Amino acid sequence: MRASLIQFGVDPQESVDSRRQRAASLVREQSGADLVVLPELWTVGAFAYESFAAEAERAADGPTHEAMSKAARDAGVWLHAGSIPERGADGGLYNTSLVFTPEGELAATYRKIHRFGFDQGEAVLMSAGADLVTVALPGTTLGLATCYDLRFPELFRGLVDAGAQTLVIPAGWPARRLAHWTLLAKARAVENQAYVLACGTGGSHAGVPQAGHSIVVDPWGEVLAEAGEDEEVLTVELDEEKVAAVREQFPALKDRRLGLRTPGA
Ligand SMILES: O=C(O)CCC(=O)C(=O)O
Repeated sequence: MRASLIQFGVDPQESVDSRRQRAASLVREQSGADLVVLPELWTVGAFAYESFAAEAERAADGPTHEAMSKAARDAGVWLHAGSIPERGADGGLYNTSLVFTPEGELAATYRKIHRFGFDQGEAVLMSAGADLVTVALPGTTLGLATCYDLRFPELFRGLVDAGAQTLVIPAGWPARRLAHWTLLAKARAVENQAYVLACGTGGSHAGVPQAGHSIVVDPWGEVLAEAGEDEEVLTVELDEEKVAAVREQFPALKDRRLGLRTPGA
């Protein structure tokens, strides 16, 4: 299975419409891939808080849905179209990922569960998702997470328990914590014996320089590919048998001890 991660460069001077068109052309160029991945909030920039409400769209029929559905169909690829600021039917704003089939159908949406910013930014502007999401592709099952979610291992264990073999993490990760990004991506791959496809942005959002360094880690923890800081497409071959092989050869997941006693309980 061939996967292409589009580390999209978010330039504050570029309009949202132009970003959509450019992302769609980049997806079309990946027609030899089986799966294409875009990063978090690439239409606006993950730190452009003032644009979240202004550029919010519906997941099922907004302009990004339309452009990405067509791009997936034209390229004939599964497309994890990264995330958009979504205006939910309940009126709330969500950081929502969209996954399309090669026919351009919306296969899944995932609303980011852990909002970033502590008591500011996304954490106050957006509502939190509550549902784990997996997507069955021919040859692998994707488990979906977004950026700050990478810091919460229990989310990934939940995805693995739900059958995930390939963990896909679109992000807009700040450059100053690049060391955490790389370390956590490797840790999530090793502890879950799963592929990690972590796709970030290049450039700078609202004055926050982006880490880039999109990374693909295999279920044994080997880095298969890693990008630099600027816009770049990473293309890697994933061995569909490798997750099962690693889990069988080194069956650590079977040794989990659930329900441990807490002190004093
Ligand atoms: O956890 C981090 O260091 C960065 C998270 C982040 O930037 C985000 O979730 O948008």
